[in-house]
Amino acid sequence: MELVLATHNKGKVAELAPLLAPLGYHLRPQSDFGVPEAAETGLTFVENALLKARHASQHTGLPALADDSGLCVDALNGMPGLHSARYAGPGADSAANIAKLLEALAEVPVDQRSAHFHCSLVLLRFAEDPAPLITEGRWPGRILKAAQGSGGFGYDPVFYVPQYGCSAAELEPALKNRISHRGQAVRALLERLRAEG
Ligand SMILES: O=P(O)(O)OP(=O)(O)OP(=O)(O)OC[C@H]1O[C@@H](n2cnc3c(O)ncnc32)[C@H](O)[C@@H]1O
Ligand SMILES: [Mg+2]
Repeated sequence: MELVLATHNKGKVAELAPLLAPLGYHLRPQSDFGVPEAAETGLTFVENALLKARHASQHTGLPALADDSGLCVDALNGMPGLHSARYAGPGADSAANIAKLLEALAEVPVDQRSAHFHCSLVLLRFAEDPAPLITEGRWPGRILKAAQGSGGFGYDPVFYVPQYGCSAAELEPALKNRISHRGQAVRALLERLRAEG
């Protein structure tokens, strides 16, 4: 059975693949089917995840899983949040987004740099599934003053993980998956699927 990963983000695909392995699906990134990027016009993570999953599923006629996620910084009233991927402008890369974030927090002291990653996951078990499975994950930490490490993707180099004393980009991929917002959301999804039999 095939499952389309409704994302164009290779970092997400790399993290989702081992997390979803227990499902036994043949995972196919949406690029395999030439699915264009969906318009993320929702006002919440869950709305955007639904839009992306539905878009990929309609395109392929297959089950689809979407992840909408972002970094919410308390000192910035939750920004970049929903706009994390394009914080520094349309098509911005991670380096530009990180530079803008560090600039916005330049005067903010260490004890006021708390933040969390949020992930909403949506699984359409078949095309046109009217009852999608929806789960969430939340990963607290704080924003460093400068980037550290080269693993992961997105804002990982500036996301400090207190219990390990390093940035998310310095965690082994398997360890990031054990504790991250995405790992939490996928495990919740697996539990729901198990419970439903
Ligand atoms: O929409 P898709 O195609 O899935 O890919 P995207 O990168 O645009 O994904 P989102 O719209 O969900 O935006 C989420 C952004 O939040 C950031 N982000 C999410 N999860 C992250 C993680 O685990 N580590 C670092 N940054 C993350 C990263 O900048 C993402 O681009
Ligand atoms: Mg996106």
